[in-house]
Amino acid sequence: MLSRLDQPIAAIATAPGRGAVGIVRVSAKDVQAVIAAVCGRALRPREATYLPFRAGDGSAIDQGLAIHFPAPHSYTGEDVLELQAHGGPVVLQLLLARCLEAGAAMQLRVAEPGEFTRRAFLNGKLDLAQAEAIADLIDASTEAAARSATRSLAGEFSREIHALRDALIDLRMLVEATLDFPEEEIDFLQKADAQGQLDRLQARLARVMQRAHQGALLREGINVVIAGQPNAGKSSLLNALAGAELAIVTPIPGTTRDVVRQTIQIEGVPLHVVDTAGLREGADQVEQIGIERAWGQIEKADAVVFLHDLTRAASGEYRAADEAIAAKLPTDVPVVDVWNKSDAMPVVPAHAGIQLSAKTGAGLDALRRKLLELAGWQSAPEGVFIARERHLHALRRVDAHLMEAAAHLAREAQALDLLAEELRLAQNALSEITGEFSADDLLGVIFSRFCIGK
Ligand SMILES: Nc1nc2c(c(=O)[nH]1)N(C=O)[C@@H](CNc1ccc(C(=O)N[C@@H](CCC(=O)O)C(=O)O)cc1)CN2
Ligand SMILES: Nc1nc2c(ncn2[C@@H]2O[C@H](COP(=O)(O)OP(=O)(O)OP(=O)(O)O)[C@@H](O)[C@H]2O)c(=O)[nH]1
Ligand SMILES: [Mg+2]
Repeated sequence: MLSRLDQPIAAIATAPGRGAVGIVRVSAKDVQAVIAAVCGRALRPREATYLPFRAGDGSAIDQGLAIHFPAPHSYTGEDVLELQAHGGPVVLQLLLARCLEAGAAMQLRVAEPGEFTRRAFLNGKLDLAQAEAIADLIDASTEAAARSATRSLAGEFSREIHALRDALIDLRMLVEATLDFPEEEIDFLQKADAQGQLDRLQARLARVMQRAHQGALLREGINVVIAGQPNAGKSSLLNALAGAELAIVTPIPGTTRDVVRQTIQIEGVPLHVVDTAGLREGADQVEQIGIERAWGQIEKADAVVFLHDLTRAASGEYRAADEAIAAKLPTDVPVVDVWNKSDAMPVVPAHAGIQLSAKTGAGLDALRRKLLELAGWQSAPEGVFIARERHLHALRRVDAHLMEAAAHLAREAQALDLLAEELRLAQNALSEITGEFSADDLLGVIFSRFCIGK
């Protein structure tokens, strides 16, 4: 019995449903048995051959292109056979079943999600950050996200991580060498400019963190909740930002009860905008549930647009109700005050915050810019690379260890062994990103989130 990792695998590689072309892929130590059975002839390496795909009884399942990528020059690094057929779900299922039948003697089985890419990683075709970038490219929701995923896939992020690692290794060698000659330690480190090396390392890390942080933003987006009293124009604002009539708008206060959510993009940054029920006391039972849901959304928000109605802002009762809401807003979430219905005011009174009209669209651009600013978006001059919370977490740990290292280095009586240990931990955290140093269960979590056949 082969271990799971050594078993041959097969899957439909294209999206489920109908399509012009669909692909079945097989990856194994040796795919000759499947080629012989399904293609009925030898294939030249990496060359597309047009032929009938044969069922067990010799009849044709489809006519298509077969490509053999001999190991190790393939996507997975194993022997790979690709059958490019017509993209019908039944044809592809038949073809997959036929491959499994032809490979039964070698225990060919259906691949788990991400298993082809996991093999590519294990065979050194790409590192972990690149493998993750493939999933992020497939899942990209905006052009900017897709472009930064391609940058990571091409290895730009990994190259930065390797450059940091190399600089860290240089510094570690210096410190470890000094440890062997304790009587000369201070001089030795000074002459070799350990301090300068560490400074440059920290500066470089800061630039990488900035680019990765922007990439994580492109991947995840931010949650923006529109909140405020009934009738302020929250649903109208959602519709204006989305450019579509998504939420019901009426002059009746208490119109919105359910949470309405739409992802929009501003300069390629995905913003998940949430419209909520108007917040007020004394609502009926249904509306009250909506209001509770609104507060639930506010708690989870990355930013809150607190929408006010300019046409009612002069009333003391209205302002008191706004103050009651303001007092209940969480203190750790940024809040933007936005004044709506500027079109209905002959003279717009001054208020702190943004003034706009959801009806005419006046002032919407200022709100868009403000939201980007709150999200922390700044286009990185060197280009953003896609990154995940996992990467940011590792980079923050590297940063913390380097700060500790800097503190040790600055001390009069240097604790060189402590300095060396911090540098070692920093290097470990770095190599988790590219997967040189990572646990099997982490790999399981990462690859299981891929699509089937990837
Ligand atoms: N038809 C098809 N299109 C596809 C894929 C695929 O598997 N099949 N891919 C799958 O996701 C992506 C391309 N990824 C690939 C990566 C490496 C190799 C490959 O053959 N690598 C060899 C040779 C490299 C070379 O000649 O430079 C190697 O690494 O040794 C093929 C596809 C996107 N398009
Ligand atoms: N003049 C003017 N009217 C607006 C504007 N925005 C919304 N309105 C009107 O205000 C009323 C309430 O709008 P909605 O968008 O339903 O308000 P809401 O905050 O979602 O209200 P609830 O769902 O009840 O909490 C409607 O009659 C809208 O046409 C605006 O910019 N200018
Ligand atoms: Mg509404």
